[in-house]
Amino acid sequence: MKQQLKLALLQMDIAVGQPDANFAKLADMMEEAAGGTAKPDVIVMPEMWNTGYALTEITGLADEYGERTKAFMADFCRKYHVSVIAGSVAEKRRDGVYNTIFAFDREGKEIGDYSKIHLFRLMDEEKYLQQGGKTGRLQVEGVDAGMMICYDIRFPELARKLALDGAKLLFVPAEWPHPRLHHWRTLLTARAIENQLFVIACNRTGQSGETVFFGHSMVIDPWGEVIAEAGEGETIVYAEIDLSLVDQVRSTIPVFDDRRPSLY
Ligand SMILES: NC(=O)CCC(=O)C(=O)O
Repeated sequence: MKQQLKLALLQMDIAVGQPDANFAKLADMMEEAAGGTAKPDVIVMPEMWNTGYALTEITGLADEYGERTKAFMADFCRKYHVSVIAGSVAEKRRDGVYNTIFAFDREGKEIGDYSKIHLFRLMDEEKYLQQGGKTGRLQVEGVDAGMMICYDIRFPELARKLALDGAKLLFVPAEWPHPRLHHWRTLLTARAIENQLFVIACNRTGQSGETVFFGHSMVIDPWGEVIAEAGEGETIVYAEIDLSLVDQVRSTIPVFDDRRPSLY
């Protein structure tokens, strides 16, 4: 298992309902991240980056079984020798459209997927999207990790389940807008502190209709310290994390040994 991981979070603006434009933009940002001097081990993307919340036309726009996303990411990972937490994307299956993360290793092999299990009514997700049916576990660069998507961070029991299953990293692609910046920062920090793991959260930026997305992609360590945080504009956030901090924090305050699940 690696002890140090270099991360790049692509805080992109998303052209709503324009997958071709979004693939082109994402490809540029990925090349900038992977081809530059930072040499990230893992690249992370925001939620629904292929379509944005074009929900009324989502069936026609969504990526059929994620095939386009998968082919693009597998090629890219092989070419640049980098792992990728690819979004999520709108993914079309036989029974409807899912909000799905696909993850790939340096050889371009798919190493995990997760479809959002809590749909966000305030943005009408439940009217147009299907709920996922399993939690998101994977190993990235040999490190146990979990995946959640945006609204999922309001459900502490999901993060706790992933931590109990071994996660030391929690990836959170998002499209989280104003006026809830305080919720975003507080909930992400709480998930990191209570589960004593790294939270790596990539939010979109830009505006869609009246909705303004504030970016503020963040990397938070298991002690709750913010290692990196973007502003509101389109940018790439780079961070390096030291995984030994997980065991260090867990042995300093042994929350997992002190739990009393028989009482609650
Ligand atoms: N895309 C989302 O799930 C948004 C969640 C959100 O904004 C929230 O406040 O929760």
